[in-house]
Amino acid sequence: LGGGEGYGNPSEAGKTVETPPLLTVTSQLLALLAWIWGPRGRQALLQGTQPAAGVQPPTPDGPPSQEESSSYPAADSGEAPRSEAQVRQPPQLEEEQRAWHRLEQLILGQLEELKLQLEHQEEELGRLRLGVGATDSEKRVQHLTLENEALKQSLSLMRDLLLHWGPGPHSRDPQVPLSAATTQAPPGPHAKRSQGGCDVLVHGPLRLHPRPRRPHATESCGWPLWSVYSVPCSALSSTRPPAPPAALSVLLTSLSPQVSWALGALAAEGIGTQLSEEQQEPTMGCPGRLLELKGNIRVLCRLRPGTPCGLVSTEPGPGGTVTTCYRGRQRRFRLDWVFPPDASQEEVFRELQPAVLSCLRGYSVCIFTYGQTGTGKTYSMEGPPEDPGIAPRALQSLFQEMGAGGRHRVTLSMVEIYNEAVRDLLAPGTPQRVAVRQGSAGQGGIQVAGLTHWDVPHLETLNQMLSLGRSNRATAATAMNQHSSRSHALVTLTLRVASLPLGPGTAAGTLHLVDLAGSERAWKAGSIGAPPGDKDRARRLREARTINRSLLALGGVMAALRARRPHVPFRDSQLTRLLQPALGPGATAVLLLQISTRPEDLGETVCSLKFAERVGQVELGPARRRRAPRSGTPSSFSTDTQLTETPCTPTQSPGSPQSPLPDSGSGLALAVAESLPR
Ligand SMILES: Nc1ncnc2c1ncn2[C@@H]1O[C@H](COP(=O)(O)OP(=O)(O)OP(=O)(O)O)[C@@H](O)[C@H]1O
Repeated sequence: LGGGEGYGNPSEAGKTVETPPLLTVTSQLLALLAWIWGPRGRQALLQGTQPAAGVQPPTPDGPPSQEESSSYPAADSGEAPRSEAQVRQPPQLEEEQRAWHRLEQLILGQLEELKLQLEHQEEELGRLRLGVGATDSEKRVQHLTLENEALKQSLSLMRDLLLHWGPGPHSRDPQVPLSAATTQAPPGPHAKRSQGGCDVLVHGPLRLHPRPRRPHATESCGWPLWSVYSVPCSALSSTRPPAPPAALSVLLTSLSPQVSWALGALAAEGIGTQLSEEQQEPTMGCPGRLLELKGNIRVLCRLRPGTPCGLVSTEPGPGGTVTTCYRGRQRRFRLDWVFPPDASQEEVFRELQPAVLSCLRGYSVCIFTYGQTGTGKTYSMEGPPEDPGIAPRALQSLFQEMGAGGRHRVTLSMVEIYNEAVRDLLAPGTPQRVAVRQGSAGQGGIQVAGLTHWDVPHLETLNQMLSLGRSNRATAATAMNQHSSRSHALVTLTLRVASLPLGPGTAAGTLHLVDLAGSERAWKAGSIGAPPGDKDRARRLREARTINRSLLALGGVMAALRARRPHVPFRDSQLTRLLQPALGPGATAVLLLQISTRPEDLGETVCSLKFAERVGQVELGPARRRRAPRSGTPSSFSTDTQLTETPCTPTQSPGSPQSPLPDSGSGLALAVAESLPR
């Protein structure tokens, strides 16, 4: 009821303030109520008459003034209201009734006005939602749905037009329904094909059957453009069709932009004109498009197998929910996908595969596992050799997609953050501590001095490198997990098209695979049976504290991103600093939340779900493809040096501490480094 103050807009300050109708109606209703609850109102109600004697109804201009009210006789004045009403003269009564009637009409009119205003505001809200209020993904879905509908309509109209007015002896009789014509078409590959939910008719002279062409992303998106593309130019420019009647001419005119668009696309494809790189769809389906449709932050949730507990229930699948009952309060969390405890590694990866493959087109994708310690983050990310998790499957899928052509160049780096120290897990020799510095915006805001990047040409080598990195990672037995990861591990894969001359324009996709250390209650982490003061116990406590602090910083970053604050506190921890390029504008992030269903873990489960809920509300803006920087360095965890062309050769940034030479080190790191093909 702000009284049209203009909400601080100075341009509105001088305007005459109009009383909002809601305020007017409310004041009148309040006056009415005041009167009803007053002595005269009560009396009138008892008598069953409308206006009480001697009472002026509230005027349309508002409730009676203080003086007017006080001039009315009070209830305890000793007068008998009944007798007063009885002695009132009929003309006076009529006058009052008329006044009440006028007021009633006025209120009804104002209510009507209010209703209209509400409708208007709802419309406005709808417009605003389309403009700014909805989430990025909602807007894209709305936009694409509209686009799709328009295309469907134009497609079906065009198809009908062609069937009615197209040349050749097989032109369909306008009276024959489309379905009948479809069944009359000759059998075999020229008869009918169903694609993207849309049938394409084949007519001999029209040659409406699709010619072989490279698969288009829209096919797997279910976009019905396939058939539009398959209309040959000659069919539309043919001189054969008889002149369409006036109504169809109008229709054709209205469709002409879409027709020329379709012909343009067809020409670009048929004549061999190259679409610009931005226009090109992915060669392996439509992971980029799909990704945009699904939203650039997605939150999936996987339940750890274990004793089922009545306090956590789920509705698995897409848009699934997890319902918790904690401290007598029931909460329902909706996520983009919920995997039940018996979900296989393959099922989980299937949902992530489009994101992974979009890296080949230059998108920056970050997949991170989050959750309480012991809930299966490492199991999901790495998995046992007999049942590999996301990372090995992602690498396999990428290499499979890249094929044997050697068009792509893959660069790998791996770091861990242990007690806020960043260590290079793939440095030749023993893991080296590296320094994280502020970098330019082109480097994603950070620079990791001394980080080793490896050119990895084969999947086998890549897997070897990863197991080397994994074995270098800090783990320890805790009360919650026998092999608890005590650090956050970040694997970064940069993919560039190598067969083209390197330089600007070469798509540089990045895949970050982040296995976060588990959040844990400090008292749980420390209780490993060791006496207080024990070194191990103190170490576990310290690790738990730094892990929790960095996860808290991650929460702070997510909150700032969600609220679109101008300052995002990426510098609050090493974890958030390193994740800055992965959570920057245009990136795609998938959070895999791992939760436990054990009753004793319920508090942590609820905390994790709340975190996931907040992450799900973050918007990173539409996914953007990246191009390799001129220097050819990876787009994340950047160094200033050029990558060497030698496969599997480490490259280090300037200013890095001197790494031990391969032959001066010892242990597993050296063994694997030496075994790498050169
Ligand atoms: N879906 C699953 N199927 C079978 N076993 C699982 C599953 N999830 C987790 N586990 C088992 O649970 C144990 C703990 O898992 P894991 O080490 O992956 O947890 P974590 O969340 O990474 O813990 P931390 O944060 O302490 O490193 C392991 O023995 C793992 O094999």
